Amino acid sequence: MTKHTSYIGGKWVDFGNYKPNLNPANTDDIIAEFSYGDSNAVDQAVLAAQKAQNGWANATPQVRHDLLEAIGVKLADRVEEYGTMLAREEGKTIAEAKGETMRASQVFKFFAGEALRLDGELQSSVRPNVDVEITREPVGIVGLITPWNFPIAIPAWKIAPALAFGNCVIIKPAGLTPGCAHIIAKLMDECGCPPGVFNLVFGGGSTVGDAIVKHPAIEAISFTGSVATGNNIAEICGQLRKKVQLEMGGKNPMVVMDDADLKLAVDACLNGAFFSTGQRCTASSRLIVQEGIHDKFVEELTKAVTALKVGDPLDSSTQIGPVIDEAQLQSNLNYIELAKKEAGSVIGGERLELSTPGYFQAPALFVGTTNDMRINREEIFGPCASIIKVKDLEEAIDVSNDTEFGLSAGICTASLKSAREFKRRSQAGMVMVNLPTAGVDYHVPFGGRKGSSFGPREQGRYAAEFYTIVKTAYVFAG
Ligand SMILES: NC(=O)C1=CN([C@@H]2O[C@H](COP(=O)(O)OP(=O)(O)OC[C@H]3O[C@@H](n4cnc5c(N)ncnc54)[C@H](OP(=O)(O)O)[C@@H]3O)[C@@H](O)[C@H]2O)C=CC1
Ligand SMILES: O=C(O)CCC(=O)C(=O)O
Repeated sequence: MTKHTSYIGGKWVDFGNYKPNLNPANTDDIIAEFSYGDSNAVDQAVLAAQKAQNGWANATPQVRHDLLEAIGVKLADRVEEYGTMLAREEGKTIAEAKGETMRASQVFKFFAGEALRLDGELQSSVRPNVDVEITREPVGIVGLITPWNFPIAIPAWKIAPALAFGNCVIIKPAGLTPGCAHIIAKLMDECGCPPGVFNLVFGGGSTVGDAIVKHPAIEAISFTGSVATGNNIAEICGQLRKKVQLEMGGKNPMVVMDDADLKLAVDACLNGAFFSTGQRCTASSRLIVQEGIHDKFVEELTKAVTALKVGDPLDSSTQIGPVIDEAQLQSNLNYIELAKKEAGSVIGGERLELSTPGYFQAPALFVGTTNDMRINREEIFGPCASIIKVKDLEEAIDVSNDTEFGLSAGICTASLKSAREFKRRSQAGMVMVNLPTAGVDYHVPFGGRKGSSFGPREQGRYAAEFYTIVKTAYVFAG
């Protein structure tokens, strides 16, 4: 059995206490065992990062660029191997897993460039012979806590900007998908990352995760995951006056107007709601459909949903892989039972027994729902979507915004006027016109409003907002 350990101060550190990582499509397939640390492991990582922080903050942009570029190149070169590992541990299809690995590569390469581009401002003072310089400095040691659903892309889009702007990193990946974080640690080692600049600690959320959040020497926390954990982290960081960035849930609306191209709308909803097994915070879980196109749309989407092939992610004909684990599958099935009571009409949604022991579920479509139902208020995080019928754009916008979340929102329409109105009034961080709510570019800001996100945006050049701290210097020339 392959065994993996934490990576601290440039060394592989064994804490014993091994936990297996299972393939959700075949639980007989144990991918590897991972040695779990505890709060002492976090202390060790902090000591290593403290030793490295000054050197890394003062490393030239070229040095930082070269490390991130080298990692980006290797991720792309090994997309086949790493994509296969990702599909095995997370369960998304091999095409999605290779796509995500390529995205991680692009993220590293993008932030390699950003390391060279970090700029400042020079302003005249209101006083004579004084200049004002505004510069950005590293925050210090940053703690990164990542989820299982994008196990290589999300670590990449937190690690790369952190390192690009001179911070040292301590990352704790999700217990369900530690293998991808291990890949990144291996690449850091291979590409000559100075000891202590990048530290990976395997361990539980309530032990290692909590210790990272509470450690006084860790200056900032970037978290992606559930609302409950995010809220708890926000509270602790507030008390400790720690910089915090949270990406949490979504209940993303996709509006389909009467004038939409029906095929485009069905494809966008199918992709947004069900691909990646619906396990995306940007998934379209509420399909808000205007009454004139409603029946035809339901008919066409039903055909498309029931034709989706659920199966082994490594089989290239599979469109929907397994759910991540038994707990998430049971939670989905509970929501499907609730949908039967609340909505009446449920298409699909049954547990599937395939040739391997895994967590397979038929995609589920809830028809005839209203926005006040629990299935339309709570994030399900599985291959499930509801249809809500509305009479016009005004009602569609009201229903879209009537949620505690605000991550992504989409509209399918041929009318520029409707698209413009929706884009302007949508209370979401990201708006898609004639595109799925999920599936974003790597070089532009990512994040939401209301209960979905907190703190500065991730990704693109906006990432500098979180991973740097502004200094204003006044210089008197005499
Ligand atoms: N917005 C998103 O992208 C995601 C949203 N979710 C939502 O969350 C639900 C549950 O998923 P789950 O994986 O349990 O989400 P969690 O929020 O529990 O996990 C996310 C990360 O936080 C860690 N963590 C857990 N507890 C703590 C803590 N007290 N302090 C610090 N870190 C902690 C986890 O570690 P560990 O894995 O070791 O527990 C993991 O690394 C899903 O059904 C979905 O609704 C889930 C994943 C991604
Ligand atoms: O939609 C995407 O491409 C990214 C989604 C995401 O980051 C998430 O679901 O956590």
